[in-house]
Amino acid sequence: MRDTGTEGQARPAIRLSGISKSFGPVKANHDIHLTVRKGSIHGIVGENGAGKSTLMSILYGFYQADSGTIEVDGETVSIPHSQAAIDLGIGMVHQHFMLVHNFTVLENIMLGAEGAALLTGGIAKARAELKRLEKDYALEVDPDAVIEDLPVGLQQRVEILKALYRGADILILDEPTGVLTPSEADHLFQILQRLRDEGKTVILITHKLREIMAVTDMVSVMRQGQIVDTQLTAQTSVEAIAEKMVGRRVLLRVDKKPARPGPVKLAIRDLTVVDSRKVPMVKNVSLEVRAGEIVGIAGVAGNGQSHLIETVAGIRRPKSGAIELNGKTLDYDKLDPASLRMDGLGHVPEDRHHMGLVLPFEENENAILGYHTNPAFGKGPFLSIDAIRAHAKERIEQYDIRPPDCRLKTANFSGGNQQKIVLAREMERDPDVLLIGQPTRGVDVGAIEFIHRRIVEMRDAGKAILLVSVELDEIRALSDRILVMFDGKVVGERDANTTEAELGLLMAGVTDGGSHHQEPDPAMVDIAPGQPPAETQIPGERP
Ligand SMILES: Nc1ncnc2c1ncn2[C@@H]1O[C@H](COP(=O)(O)OP(=O)(O)OP(=O)(O)O)[C@@H](O)[C@H]1O
Repeated sequence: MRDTGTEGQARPAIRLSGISKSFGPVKANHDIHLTVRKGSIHGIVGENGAGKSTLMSILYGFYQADSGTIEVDGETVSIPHSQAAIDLGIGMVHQHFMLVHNFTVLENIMLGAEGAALLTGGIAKARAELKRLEKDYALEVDPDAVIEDLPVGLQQRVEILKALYRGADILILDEPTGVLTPSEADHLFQILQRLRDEGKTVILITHKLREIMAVTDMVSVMRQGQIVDTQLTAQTSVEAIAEKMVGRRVLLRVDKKPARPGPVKLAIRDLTVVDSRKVPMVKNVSLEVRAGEIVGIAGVAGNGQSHLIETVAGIRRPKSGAIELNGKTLDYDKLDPASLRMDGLGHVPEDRHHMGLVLPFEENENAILGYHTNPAFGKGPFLSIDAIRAHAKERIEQYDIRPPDCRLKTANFSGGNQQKIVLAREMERDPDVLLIGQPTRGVDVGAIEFIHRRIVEMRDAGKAILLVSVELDEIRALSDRILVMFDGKVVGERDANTTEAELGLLMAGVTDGGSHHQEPDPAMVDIAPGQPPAETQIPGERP
């Protein structure tokens, strides 16, 4: 399809013409035409597997297009590797940061550009240049701080500074807010707007359509390897974008009847969990989840939610306290995740790469991971390849996993499709209790609609569901009861009608009496009592 949205502008920052790229039979990009205006923020949205990351990887020199041309600033160029992209003024901020953890900010920024730095005056000059960039773009960060001591929001800032230090005029960000707190995300958007105002060009890939509405000037929609629409953001809407992405109307709200809770299925009593340095991460937490209800845990990442569900899932050992599953107290010294699964506990881990999947395995193998001893998949030590593949094909169809190839290595599926592989495995084993961490991270709107509907169906079928998500929209849409965790403790319980502002205050440690429960998370200090959290100020799909 021709890209008409930005025709007529002299020397755009980027012009892609007829870009195609296949991986075996999969046409990841097919005859892409895209023009990105200089000095604009250009959003790219699309279903999981639509080809967004592939296109950006071509622009950044990770992949070579099979055909087509790339123009940067009016010149036709070839980008055989990332250094060529950097030389052309293109910078990329990756989803998984590429920083050396035990190096300082300054060392990371100079890394790879040391030669140039030494030629032009050494470390002192690099430090001065870093200071200038920080000041010009409001990207303050201590140059001598060690990366591993910085919160993710600041690490991302270092990535941006690194690209600017290398002279980037065009900055590509691939799902930059997936790991950020709402206020960190808000700060990032201010930085992007500032970069744009200074004449830089920003390409932003995100699944969060309200971010698109809030910060972009133009938005392009990708579908099945093609650009199907490019528009001025001001002239479109979340609903229209969602429909173009998926090819049908998408229900952006969760439709559910009031819960009818039954007996307690999961009980956590006075649970305390410490991390590897013996620092308490979960402090004396007690909670219950009944059959037929969804209990959501809201909280800024790092306040104990992950440790809590990983402990219940048998991945971590509790320091003290008790956990009951189906009325039976579990002996966590003897249990492991596999035996807990047999006892009726399903777990969708927050980190699909490290805990949910073995990336070099084929899709059909990951689809039974942890359940491979089930008699349906073989007898004794012998697995039935036919049964395993037939099972995988069924799940691929049910969860619309693309490409529909159960022999493909899991590493070669797009991020959102990898998430669907984990969800399909854990949700369809019919657990009594399901622990779900960040169910829709990196997942497109159409798939979110499906996943949310499936979670509600499971609740209505009498399952007990404990949900952890940093997305307040998701917590509020799905939960029958909401618990807020701050500093390892449950600091409040609310029903689904609670406002986002109220949850935001609890998440920042401001408890019922208006007092701070403890020192708030530094990432959240800009939420003052009586004011909505920064996130609620983003216009978009929410009322
Ligand atoms: N190295 C590879 N080998 C084989 N197939 C690949 C490879 N990289 C990507 N693909 C396939 O190309 C298609 C496009 O993937 P891509 O990662 O570009 O999608 P995306 O739009 O970024 O998706 P998501 O929103 O889920 O991140 C997918 O079908 C994916 O499985």
